[in-house]
Amino acid sequence: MRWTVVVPLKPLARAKSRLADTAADGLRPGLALAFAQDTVAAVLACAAVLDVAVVTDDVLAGRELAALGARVVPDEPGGGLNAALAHATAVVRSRSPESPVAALNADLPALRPTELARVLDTAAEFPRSFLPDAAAIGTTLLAASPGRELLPAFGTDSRARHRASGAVEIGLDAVDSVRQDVDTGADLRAALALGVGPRTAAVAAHLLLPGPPGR
Ligand SMILES: Nc1nc2c(ncn2[C@@H]2O[C@H](COP(=O)(O)OP(=O)(O)OP(=O)(O)O)[C@@H](O)[C@H]2O)c(=O)[nH]1
Ligand SMILES: C=C(OP(=O)(O)O)C(=O)O
Repeated sequence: MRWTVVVPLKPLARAKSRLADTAADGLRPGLALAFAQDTVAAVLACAAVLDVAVVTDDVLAGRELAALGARVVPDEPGGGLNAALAHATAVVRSRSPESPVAALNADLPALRPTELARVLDTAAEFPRSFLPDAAAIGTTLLAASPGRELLPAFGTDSRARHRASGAVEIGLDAVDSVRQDVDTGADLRAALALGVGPRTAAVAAHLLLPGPPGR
């Protein structure tokens, strides 16, 4: 089974606000774009993936991610993350009703295609499933097998809400790169330690990142 992966991306000028301490206003949009480019490039390189749909209203990001090979779906609802994901899933399914669909955050710059393949192969065993983020509070991936609705509930405490919605929690070991979303400076350091893609590495080289606490 090969998946359609839906990647949501909010307008770059508003993205990654929690990284304000780490990246100045002038650098943050470029950093958010680099995260999305490295994420989408890794998804497209994954053997378990058929195609990628990026749902965004950002013109520059849409152009750059289309150049990598993603399809761009306009964020027509304009009603936030879950509305964007439900809309993109409906667009994907209107063309291919039987496609398995997985939503994946755009802030996974350390993503490795082989680890994503293991997660998606596991997701194929369940009607709906999800992968908790590295902090074990949120969600980085939510998957729906053919014929199942995605029913996205991303946002605060989404791990608990996805579990309560009946989605099966994927408990695989050694899929850190699929779980390591980057919301804070500490997350960015953790992603750099795992090894990020080339676009994120280039932008991060311009940031003054403090070392781990206690050094
Ligand atoms: N298309 C779309 N994507 C969104 C929207 N809100 C958030 N996203 C994306 O959903 C994922 C998680 O988003 P958030 O954690 O809410 O936002 P963020 O920009 O990553 O970080 P913060 O600004 O620090 O909250 C990221 O890939 C975002 O770009 C939205 O309204 N529309
Ligand atoms: C939207 C989510 O991600 P983030 O950690 O980026 O807020 C989430 O975990 O549901």
